[in-house]
Amino acid sequence: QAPAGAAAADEAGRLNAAERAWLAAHAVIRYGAHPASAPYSYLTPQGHRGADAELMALLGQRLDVRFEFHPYTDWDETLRAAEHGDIDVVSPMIPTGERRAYLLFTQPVYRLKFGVFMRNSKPYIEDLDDLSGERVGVQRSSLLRQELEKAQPLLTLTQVETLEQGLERVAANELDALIGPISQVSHFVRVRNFDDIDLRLELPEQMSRAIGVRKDWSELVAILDKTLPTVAAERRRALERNWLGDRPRGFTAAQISSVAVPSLAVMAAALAVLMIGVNKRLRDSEARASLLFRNHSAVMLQVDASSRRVVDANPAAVRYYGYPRSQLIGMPLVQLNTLPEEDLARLVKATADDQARRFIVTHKLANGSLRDVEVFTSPAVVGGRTILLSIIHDITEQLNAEAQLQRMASYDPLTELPNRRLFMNRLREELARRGREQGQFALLFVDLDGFKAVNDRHGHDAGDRLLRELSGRLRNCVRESDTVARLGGDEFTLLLPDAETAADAAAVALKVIEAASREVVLDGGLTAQVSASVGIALYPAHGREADLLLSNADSAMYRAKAEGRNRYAFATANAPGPAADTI
Ligand SMILES: Nc1nc2c(ncn2[C@@H]2O[C@H](COP(=O)(O)OP(=O)(O)OP(=O)(O)O)[C@@H](O)[C@H]2O)c(=O)[nH]1
Repeated sequence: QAPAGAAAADEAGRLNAAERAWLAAHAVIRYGAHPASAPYSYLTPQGHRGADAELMALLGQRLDVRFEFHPYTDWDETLRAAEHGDIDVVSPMIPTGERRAYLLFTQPVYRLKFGVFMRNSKPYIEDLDDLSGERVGVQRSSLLRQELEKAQPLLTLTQVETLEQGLERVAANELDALIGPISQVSHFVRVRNFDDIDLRLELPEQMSRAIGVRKDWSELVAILDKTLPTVAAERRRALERNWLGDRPRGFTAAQISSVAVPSLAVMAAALAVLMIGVNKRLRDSEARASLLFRNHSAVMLQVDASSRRVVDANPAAVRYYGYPRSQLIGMPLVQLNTLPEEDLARLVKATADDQARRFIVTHKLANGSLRDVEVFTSPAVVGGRTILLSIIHDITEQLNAEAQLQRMASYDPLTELPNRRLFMNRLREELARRGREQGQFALLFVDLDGFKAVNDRHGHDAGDRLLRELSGRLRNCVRESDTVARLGGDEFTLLLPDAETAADAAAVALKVIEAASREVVLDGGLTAQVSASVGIALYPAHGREADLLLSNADSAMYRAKAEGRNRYAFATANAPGPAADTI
């Protein structure tokens, strides 16, 4: 069912004749994107992926133009390409003053939130001032760091290279806190099993992300601003799809590290030694280089940059690709690399110009199987020809495992329902959408009554079984487009974007209460029975922000408990602004 605002948004999205003419004259628009910013934007061997990629595709469909992706493995490179006019558009990013010097920006597309992460044993904090004198980590290359340095002079900041490293140092008690983007830090908390580290404080600062457009294309900015609201709902679904994909299948962090790249440093060293050999053309260096090339267990190829053919392959490469050496030598690169010919030409050229040294592509083996590989490469001029020396490292398993982990980070393993993080993401997405569209929606907070007694009487496994059974029942109480999540323990939350009135929400709450109170059959024919207390918060009457809505629904649930359980209660209207009269 289309939300009520959609038709109006479509109407507003209609373009005028001049705008349609402009689009007709610009049927292909080149764009770049962040190569490593899941879930929004990331590079895979198949191209640009993530919610931003789907957003660009959706916009392309709506506008009947093709947004043609130009990959750069490095974010700074992408920005430089935009600055130099090699691309016309950059998918959503934070519109800083510096970037505004060479790009125009659309209206905000997403908002990023930031938070403070600490070990559980640390005392309660109310705001950032409570962290003065503590050791606080923040990512070196982030805009957040620059902001904090300006706005929070009392904080003693320690720079960390990556969020993951920051968490390791928090876990090792080398830092007291880490400040970073909530979505990304939470991801690493889960993936690395930092059970002891939690989000302690959400910062009021948000940074919005908007699409960047070359300076002389203000027409396109106006067109995108008209069109963005019309794709808001699809964009939200795209975000969910990308973030989540299939259900988790179970993988531990330990398994991941064992398949991670064995040693990047070893590869780089091998490459360096080889290049010394090739470049200096010293006799014994050459001999050494040749020896290394023949005997190293890493897969290595030499490729002629102008003909794009393999000129040499080491024994490891012969084994890996499965072609006889005689066939591999002289083989056009396009037979191994699955990139379209023109993309491959572009990549080879960038490599020959020493602009690309490491990239991820898909290679095809003799037996037809497709493998994701990370390629380290370096050019050398030998006898007047540019030869690319490449070390090929198969990362197929690693990528698969990472994708699985990313999915696991969003679901509760016991019930397979979305977890708190995914629920909050969906709630924030819904709120972002509501920022532009009218209408109300409901959030239900469900807590079981008498669940502890089931555990006590029948054991923890029986309790688990009951939780799984009730999860299925809760899903059956709502529509496909609604979200049912397990926050933890016996607490569940429901996001009902289509519940537009208090009566809609109450009807679902009654269904939930009825479903929860039906008997559950346990193993061995035993039965157990619980009930549910439900708190209801309505947007915007009971809050316009995710945390406020959730805590208001939570408080309402407690009132339902206090009033006798097995019932629902509405939050009391306390949202700021003129919202209360809209119920
Ligand atoms: N079987 C099982 N039990 C859990 C799980 N997570 C939390 N619990 C237990 O769930 C219980 C939740 O406690 P309460 O919310 O106080 O239980 P209750 O009996 O429903 O109490 P009221 O909410 O006051 O009605 C605790 O005993 C937890 O140990 C789980 O994954 N599986």
